[in-house]
Amino acid sequence: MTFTGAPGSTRLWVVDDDRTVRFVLAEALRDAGYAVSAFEDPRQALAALADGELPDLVFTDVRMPGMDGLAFLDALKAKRPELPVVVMSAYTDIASTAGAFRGGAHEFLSKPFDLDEAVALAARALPAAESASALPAPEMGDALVGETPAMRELFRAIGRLAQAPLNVLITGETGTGKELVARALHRESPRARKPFVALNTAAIPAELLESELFGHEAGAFTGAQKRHVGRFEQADGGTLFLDEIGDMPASLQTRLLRVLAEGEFFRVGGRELIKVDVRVVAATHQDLEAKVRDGSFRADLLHRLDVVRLRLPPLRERKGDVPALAARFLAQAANKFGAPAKRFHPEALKRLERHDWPGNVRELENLCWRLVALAPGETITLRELGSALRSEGTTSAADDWTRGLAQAAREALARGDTGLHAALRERFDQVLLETALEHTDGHRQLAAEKLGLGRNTVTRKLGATRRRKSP
Ligand SMILES: Nc1ncnc2c1ncn2[C@@H]1O[C@H](COP(=O)(O)OP(=O)(O)OP(=O)(O)O)[C@@H](O)[C@H]1O
Repeated sequence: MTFTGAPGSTRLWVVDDDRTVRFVLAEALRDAGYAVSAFEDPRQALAALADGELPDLVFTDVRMPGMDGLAFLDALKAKRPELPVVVMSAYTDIASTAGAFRGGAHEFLSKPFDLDEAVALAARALPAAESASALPAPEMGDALVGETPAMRELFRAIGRLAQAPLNVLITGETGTGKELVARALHRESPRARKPFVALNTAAIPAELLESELFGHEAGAFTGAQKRHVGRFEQADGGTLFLDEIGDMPASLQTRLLRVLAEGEFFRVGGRELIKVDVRVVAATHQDLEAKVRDGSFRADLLHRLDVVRLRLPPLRERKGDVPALAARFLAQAANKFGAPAKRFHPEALKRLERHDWPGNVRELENLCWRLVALAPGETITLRELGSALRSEGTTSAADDWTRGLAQAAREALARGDTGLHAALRERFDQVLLETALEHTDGHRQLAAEKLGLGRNTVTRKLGATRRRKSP
């Protein structure tokens, strides 16, 4: 069962023993701005009610192994007679169950149902003042948007996998939503009430990573004044999300492998054996098989993390999701700025669908936020979009090369290379010179002027790179 959502927003419960229905329906309702809790067993829902949690609307299945939907409805109505309930049932069962529910249930939903229909039903069944459109701050931060077959397939996989205590490896280009998927796996799992702890392996200096993961005792190393509880311990009972796992230094890969195999470890400088129960969800945008082949990633660690693999398609392979994602981000941004909601002109929407999205969903999200801040009117025109996309293009190319440089440096450092500065600088010079020469059709003097260098410097640098290239 899961709990998300801001207190005070409209809270919906979904009770169904079918994981897929539970997940897909809960996501659609979250998407519409509701706070949703999902229960696989009606008795869990009744326990939450006894704990003082109050839903505004309940969706329930009829045939469930622990307690049947009719008995559940009776128990609900005994406590909350005014509570609206939507009963979901296989089409063939509707006639037989309808009589039994008469006087109790508000609405029926025959399975299989259309998600839009379910969301519309929720809006109808809720008291008018609480319908989704009237929500002041929709709880939509964590819900995954996606209607394309690829995303629906992914949602079904999340529903199936969430219950299994297996390690999962999420692959996908940067910005495709890997962290959001990891959060959904946690939220839908029996661990949902325990912590979700995220660690970006690439963002932490290698020498600190070990103590970040496993903690340290006071005095374990210079600067360690106090005991520090590591992410593994923080995530006990819950989920540890290891982002950019491909960047983990070799020595730590070995340690992580051991901890995953044994489920226990010592803090850095510690003597006490710490035992934890953690589900690890790892993510990467890199080709880990290639890293295994070139020796920079351990094959046995890959096997342990990669029990199940979820691939997140890049946005260019699911452009059908662009309009819904854009609408979500525009609404979120408007909400945050307290500004009126904006929408794209149909021509601008078409342009969005033509774009290739190298930065994936994150690029679309950033673009929408910028447009909400900058575009004057309520409708974003093709021209406004065009100039925002152009400036996005320059920043992302500029970001890309520095990111690529950082990555090259990281890999070289992890390999133990020395003399990095000279090697990378030479590569930098070479790329710059070749590009300038290409621009000036091979005219050295002109290329030197464009770059702000003397002609001799250009000749010398070219000579150096050519010499190095020839065997
Ligand atoms: N399907 C989706 N629905 C709604 N929002 C999404 C979706 N996918 C991604 N986002 C949003 O896009 C942004 C990037 O997503 P996220 O951080 O999960 O990507 P990532 O693949 O983990 O990126 P990186 O590899 O760079 O860490 C986040 O703000 C996230 O909320």
